[in-house]
Amino acid sequence: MLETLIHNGVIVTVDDAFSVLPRGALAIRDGGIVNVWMPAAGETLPQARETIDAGGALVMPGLVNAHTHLPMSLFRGMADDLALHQWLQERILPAEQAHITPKSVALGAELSCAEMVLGGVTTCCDGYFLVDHFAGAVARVGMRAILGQGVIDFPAPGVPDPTLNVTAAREVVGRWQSGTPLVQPAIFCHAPYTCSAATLQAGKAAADELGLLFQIHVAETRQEREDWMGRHGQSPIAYLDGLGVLDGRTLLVHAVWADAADVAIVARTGARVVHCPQSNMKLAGGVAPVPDYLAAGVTVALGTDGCASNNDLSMWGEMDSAAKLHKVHRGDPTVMDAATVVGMATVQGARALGLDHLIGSLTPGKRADLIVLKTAQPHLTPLYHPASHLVYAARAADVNHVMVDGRWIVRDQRLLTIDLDDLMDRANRFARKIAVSAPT
Ligand SMILES: CSC[C@H]1O[C@@H](n2cnc3c(O)ncnc32)[C@H](O)[C@@H]1O
Ligand SMILES: [Zn+2]
Repeated sequence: MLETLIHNGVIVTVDDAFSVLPRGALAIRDGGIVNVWMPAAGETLPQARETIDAGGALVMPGLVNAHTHLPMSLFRGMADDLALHQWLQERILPAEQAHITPKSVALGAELSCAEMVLGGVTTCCDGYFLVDHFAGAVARVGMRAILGQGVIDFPAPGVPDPTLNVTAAREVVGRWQSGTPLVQPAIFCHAPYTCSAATLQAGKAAADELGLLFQIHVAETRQEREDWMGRHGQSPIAYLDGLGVLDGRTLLVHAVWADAADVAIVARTGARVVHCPQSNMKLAGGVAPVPDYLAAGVTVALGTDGCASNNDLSMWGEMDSAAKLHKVHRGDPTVMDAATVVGMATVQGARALGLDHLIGSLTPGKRADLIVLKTAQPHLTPLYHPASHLVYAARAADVNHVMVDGRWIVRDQRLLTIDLDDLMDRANRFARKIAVSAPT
């Protein structure tokens, strides 16, 4: 017997092509998708424990937010309108030194996950410190996640001795207990300018031995690139290539200041790129050469970055920004069409994380990570092209139901897994402590 049958939906599979099944049906058993089809007129639908008439709503794969810093929701709106260097060195790192604890990371992560799942994100890929202290909170909310333990050559929360940073990351992975296979660890070396060559190679070696994803911020600002050219005579991406840390299990976050040679390196090594357009705009980092990466065959995912540089975790805003930013930058409205951008937020995101055998499209054999959007609303009426609405008109508040691994975690816009009011109370109480010590 099927667990769930959804029918009469506009099903956007985001499979090989951008396929749409108007009045389509989707069947779920044991948490997996077993069939996606267009029932013939008068066809008798299979029995299921739960049958949902989508009533013409859009049904699509859950969104993949490929770059977050979950605990940073507690710093939302604390340090706006600054360039990256000042934002990080003068505001964010001191706030992290003062306020990041095992308890606060769990609180911030839970808040971020709640925001994301209510907005249709079913998978995220994170990088922060003390990740083992918030894996349980992520699991409680019910989403799928890869949590990269941060590695940096400075004292960091939970790792006061930087000489032990990679050792500590290995220990975090060794004692990993998220309580669910949906939440897995990774290694996140912060950036080439905060990790020595030895740290980067040791971090990548640990990730390889443990079979994990290796993540890094790179080439985020013009200053980073210019400093690197001055100090090393090569770009940050060429430098990482020289260290041998680029391959198909490496996620390059931002990769904004990349020339044609850098794009060719990324394509040759198979490293993946996470594009964070809103964070790059807000911190005035620059515009990543995403059309060039795509033309070179690089897998490009989309991410929001953390809440202190965005300042929300909406992949709808991120899709809209990604589509428009490159059009104005290139002076060409045909670049980054809507279907391409939906792909980046779903199947390409899954591919970047090495999860495309499991998620990213509504394909029989994959896990049932999906969302249902409420389309009977003025701003989504009429509906000609689903991709257009998903990128240029839909927003997080349109997400009605969310399923992860066959389990509903949001129904009728209500989060089923945790007490949201209690969570927001706890976050507000925490913020009162921050407000007295942080500059505004
Ligand atoms: C190990 S990653 C966590 C570390 O990264 C900081 N961070 C957040 N966003 C950015 C960014 O866009 N560039 C560089 N560093 C960033 C965060 O505050 C943590 O300290
Ligand atoms: Zn980041």
